[in-house]
Amino acid sequence: MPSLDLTADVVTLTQQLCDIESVSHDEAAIADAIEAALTPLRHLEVIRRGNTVIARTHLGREERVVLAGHIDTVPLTSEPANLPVRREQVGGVEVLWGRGTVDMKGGVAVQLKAALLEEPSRDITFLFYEAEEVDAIHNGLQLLAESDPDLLAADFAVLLEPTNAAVEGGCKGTMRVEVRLKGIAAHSARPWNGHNAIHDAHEVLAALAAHEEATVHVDGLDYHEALQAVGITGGIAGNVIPDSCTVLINYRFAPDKDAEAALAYVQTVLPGRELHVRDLAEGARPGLDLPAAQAFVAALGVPVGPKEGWTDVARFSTLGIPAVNFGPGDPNLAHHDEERCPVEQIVTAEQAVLRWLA
Ligand SMILES: N[C@@H](CCC[C@H](NC(=O)CCC(=O)O)C(=O)O)C(=O)O
Repeated sequence: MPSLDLTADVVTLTQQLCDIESVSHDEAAIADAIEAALTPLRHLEVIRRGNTVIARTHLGREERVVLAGHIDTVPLTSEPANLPVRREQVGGVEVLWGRGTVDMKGGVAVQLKAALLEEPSRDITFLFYEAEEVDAIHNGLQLLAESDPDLLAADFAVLLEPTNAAVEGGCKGTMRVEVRLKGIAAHSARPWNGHNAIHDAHEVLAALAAHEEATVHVDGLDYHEALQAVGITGGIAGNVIPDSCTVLINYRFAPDKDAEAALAYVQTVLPGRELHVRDLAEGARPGLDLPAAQAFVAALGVPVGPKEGWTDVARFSTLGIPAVNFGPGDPNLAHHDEERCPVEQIVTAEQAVLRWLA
C-alpha cells in the first residue's frame, strides 16, 4: 500500500500524493494512504465515508473552519506521460511537473501539513474528498452533505483549489447539455434512402462557433463565460448512414445566473433545439464582502480574482457558509498536458495557511 510521510516537506509530500494515481472513481489507494497517515494523530478524529476522509479537531475554539480538497484528478496523458511527477527546471523555475501538481495535490499537501498543528487557533475540519472532477452526482462532498451534513458545519471554508496562491472568489456554474439529432439509417452506398444525422450537427456546431462568449461583472469580479462543444457521438458502422448524432455542450456561466437562466440562455443560442441537461452545478457569487472572507484576505495579504472553474465553494455558499478558493498552482495549467507547479508556490501557500491558523 502506498504511504505518505507527513514529516516530509510540503513539496515532497505533494510529489508523494501525485504519484498515487487517483483518476476520478479510482481514489481508494490515495484515500487509504491519507487515512493511514492521519489516524495516528491523537488530536484528530478521523472518519471515512467511501473514499472521502474527514479529520476534525475538537479543541473548543470559538470558530470552526473547513479546509477542503478533492483527491481525484482528471485522466492521465500518455504522450507526454504525466506520472510519475518530476521535479525539474522549466524556464529557470523549479517545478513539480505532472498530473495533479496543480489540480490539486499541492493544495492537499498543504491541508495535510496543517493537520499536524496540534494547537491551531481555530477548530478545523479537514475534508479530503473523492470524485470532484466528474458529474455532480458522484461528488464526495455532495454525498457527505446527504449522509452526514453535520460534518460540513463550519463558520468559514477554504477550498485549496489552484489559485496561484491568491484568493479566487466564487466560481462559475457548469452545465452539460446534449443536443440529440435524429436521422434515418441506410446503406452508405445508397444514402438517398436515409438521412445523415451527423451532417445535421454542422448547424449546431456553426451556431456554437459563431457565438460570442460574454464577460460578466459580478460583485466586483469579471467572470468569462464559455459555451463549447465538448463531445460528439454517432454512427454504428463504416457503411451505414448514421441515424443519430449527439452533440455534448458545456456551458460555463457567470454566478449571476441560476440553472434556469443558464438553460434559457443556451436555448437562445440554439433556438428550436431540444436540450437535454446531463449534468449541472450552479456557481457561487464571490462573497468577498462577507466578514469571514475579508478577514482571510486581510490575514494573507494576497490579491483577489474570480474563480473561472467550478469548485465546491458553490456547495458551501448554498449551505450559507462563506467560502473562498486559495491554493498553489496556476489554474490555467489545470487539466493541461503540461500541468506543473512552481515548488516555491506550494511552500508559499503552506506558509500562508499555517500563519493564518497559528
Ligand atoms: N461537476 C463538475 C465539476 C467540475 C470541477 C472542475 N473544477 C476545476 O477544475 C477547478 C480548478 C479551476 O479550474 O480553477 C471544473 O471546473 O471542470 C463538472 O463535472 O463539470
